[in-house]
Amino acid sequence: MRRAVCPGSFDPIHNGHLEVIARAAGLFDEVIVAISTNYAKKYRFSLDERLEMARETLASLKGIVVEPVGEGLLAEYCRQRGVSAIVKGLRSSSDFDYELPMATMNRQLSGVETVFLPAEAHYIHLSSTLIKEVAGLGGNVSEYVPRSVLRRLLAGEPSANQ
Ligand SMILES: O=C(O)c1ccc2[nH]nc(Br)c2c1
Repeated sequence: MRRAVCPGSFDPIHNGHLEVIARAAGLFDEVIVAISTNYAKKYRFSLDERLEMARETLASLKGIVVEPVGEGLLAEYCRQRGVSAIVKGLRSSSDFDYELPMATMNRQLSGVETVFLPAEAHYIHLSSTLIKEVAGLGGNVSEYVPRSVLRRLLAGEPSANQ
């Protein structure tokens, strides 16, 4: 069983994430979408909402599980869950510059490899932050997020932070 993890805060998950996750599911037997919460950060959506949105949008894909991941080391989480690779989407060279040191550290800490997948060109500009900003100003983000996410973005009210 070759297991991979796609880590992130997914606040919210968007079509760029989904595209990378779907490709990862084609490369590994199982993909864990590991949703993180850093208690020093403020999130638009609660952890439960982020888990729910990811589970709803990924329900039709085989071999994908969505679960929360604690604040500890990702390398330790990978060791405990028998994960052999971390899968990350890359949108730019700055993504690569940011990810490379962590990939090297994770391999040195627990032998876990990091697989970089170039993001689909159509989504290369996307980030959860930009989507929230545009939606908050009344912009149409319907082609960038699944319906279940759009519904929650349009509901407007920020939810409890956790
Ligand atoms: O939404 C983000 O913040 C974010 C970050 C990093 C990312 N890499 N590849 C993708 Br698609 C991507 C999206």
